[in-house]
Amino acid sequence: WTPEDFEMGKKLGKGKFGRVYCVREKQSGYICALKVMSKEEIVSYKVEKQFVREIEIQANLRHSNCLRLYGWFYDDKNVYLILEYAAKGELYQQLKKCQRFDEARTSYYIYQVASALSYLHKKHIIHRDLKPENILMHFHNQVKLSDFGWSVYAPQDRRRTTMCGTLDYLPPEMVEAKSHNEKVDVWALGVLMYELLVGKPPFEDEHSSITYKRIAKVDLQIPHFVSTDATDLIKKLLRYDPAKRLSLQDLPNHPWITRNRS
Ligand SMILES: CC(C)CCNC(=O)Cn1cc(-c2ccc3c(-c4nc5ccccc5[nH]4)n[nH]c3c2)cn1
Repeated sequence: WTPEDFEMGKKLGKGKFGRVYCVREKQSGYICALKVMSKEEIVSYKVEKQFVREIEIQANLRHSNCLRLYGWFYDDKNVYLILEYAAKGELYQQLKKCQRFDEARTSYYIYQVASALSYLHKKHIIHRDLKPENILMHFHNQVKLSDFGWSVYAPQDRRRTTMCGTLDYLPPEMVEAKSHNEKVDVWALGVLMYELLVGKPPFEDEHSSITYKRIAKVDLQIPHFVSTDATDLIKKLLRYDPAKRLSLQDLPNHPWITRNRS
């Protein structure tokens, strides 16, 4: 591939590294998202290893709720990623627009994210960075997990990864720097479900030291407008003890999911 194989369309956004464009592949007419990252950015951020691992992970994923990485190429200045185009953009933007989602819609999103996470966990991949910004929307409310930048193969990443960005989604075991496993994604799913229904994450505070404390204490207040079934599921996901968190296999049978799937 070369950049000339693509007709450049609108700029879709600036990821943490690089710029993303909506493009059309000239031969097939196929619409994709082309992510352009400058080599010097990758080198200066010392993320070559992480970058290679992300490509390995994402290129081997085949699931309707995981964003596809179709291929990649580079020239003297940049590295280019040919990614699946999600027609409706970031879930985060939709959430900001309508502040919070109704329960039927949220239930369908949570069902799809859980199905993507189950698929990743079967391949011993932990996503570790689940948040509305990393979930893209396609037609018919289909969601796509994106940005496997923090994914690791199950035996957790020995190196203490300094977590950049929000702390809101970290589970107690990571906040307390204990060992962690796939159950960190189950916790994050609970945080995501709360944020989509309520409009803000459960342990949010302007001081991150307070957020840490609230997470470690599982200081959870669920507003009364959240239904009993939804409250029950949130509490089953946001359990302090990772072993006690609901298993993703059992999630599709929870009343809040089955009630809304009709
Ligand atoms: C190191 C490398 C392997 C990273 C691989 N992972 C990524 O690049 C994750 N990533 C995906 C994107 C991305 C961003 C936006 C979109 C979009 C998209 N569609 C839109 C529609 C309307 C408005 C905005 C949109 N963005 N489709 N596909 C995308 C893909 C950005 N970073």
